[in-house]
Amino acid sequence: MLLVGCGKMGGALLDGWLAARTVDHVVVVEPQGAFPADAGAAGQRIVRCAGVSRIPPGFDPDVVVIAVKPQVMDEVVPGYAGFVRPGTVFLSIAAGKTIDYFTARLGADAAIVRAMPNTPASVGRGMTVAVPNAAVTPEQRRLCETLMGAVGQVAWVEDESMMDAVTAVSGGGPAYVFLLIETLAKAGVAAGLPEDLAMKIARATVAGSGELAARSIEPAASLRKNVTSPNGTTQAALEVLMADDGIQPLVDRAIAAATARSRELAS
Ligand SMILES: NC(=O)C1=CN([C@@H]2O[C@H](COP(=O)(O)OP(=O)(O)OC[C@H]3O[C@@H](n4cnc5c(N)ncnc54)[C@H](O)[C@@H]3O)[C@@H](O)[C@H]2O)C=CC1
Ligand SMILES: O=C(O)[C@@H]1CCC=N1
Repeated sequence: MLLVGCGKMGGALLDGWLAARTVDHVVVVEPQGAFPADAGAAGQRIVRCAGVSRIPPGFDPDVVVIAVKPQVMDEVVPGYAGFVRPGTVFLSIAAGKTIDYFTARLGADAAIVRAMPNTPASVGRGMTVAVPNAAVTPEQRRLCETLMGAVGQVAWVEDESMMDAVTAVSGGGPAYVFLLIETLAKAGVAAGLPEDLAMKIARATVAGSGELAARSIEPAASLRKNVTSPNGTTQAALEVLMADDGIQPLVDRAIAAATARSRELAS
């Protein structure tokens, strides 16, 4: 594997792959980001290079993971055209950047998978949605499935235009959930709790609810109803949150804004 960019998301994936022992030989091109502390554990060979020109000559990766910011793509991607070979698949995790964007810079023969993971991949609980181009072989698709599946769930789509909304919902989704922790804690403080207790119970509540949602076969709406006693305290809160001007129109607007931004990042 060749990993280009080892920042927050590339690093989260690499952490997950190393922990799951999905990869054993990785060349990482990373000029300045954090490098995993356990890189080079027994049987794993991790080589860090400061730039594309430092990649060991003859290195022939089966997969090139592109994990740099969309804003630096123009200067980074053309440098990897030399790695386009029948046996190599490019796996991009960049927001917005389309398959056409990559074929314009790597050539029409390049096998490209456009994927959108999220940071819970670092603890094996990621969600990745991916779309392949026509040059991707079944074996390469399986390889990408194995990589993404090692750090969480995987869904494939055929319609690339869905990736903008996917980016908005699951790519950025963890940020909204962490914001929910912050807002719950702040509201707890406003209701009279000390800050540390408010943060502790907000964090544990979101984490516990996430775990319950992950393990339960019940729809989210039933899990919600299980908490809501008729005329009880939760109902009082939900009447605010589920009002016409409650959380749904707000989240609709947030997701629409992120989806639009993903489309803008395409060019
Ligand atoms: N952070 C997240 O939750 C998610 C991010 N993504 C995507 O992942 C990509 C990376 O995002 P983050 O990890 O958040 O950003 P980041 O800034 O943490 O990581 C990018 C890394 O690329 C490195 N870099 C810069 N120029 C480079 C070059 N020429 N060659 C190799 N590496 C270079 C930087 O030093 C940095 O460590 C973006 O395209 C983003 O859209 C996708 C899903 C979720
Ligand atoms: O905010 C971003 O643009 C990236 C893509 C999804 C999560 N982080």
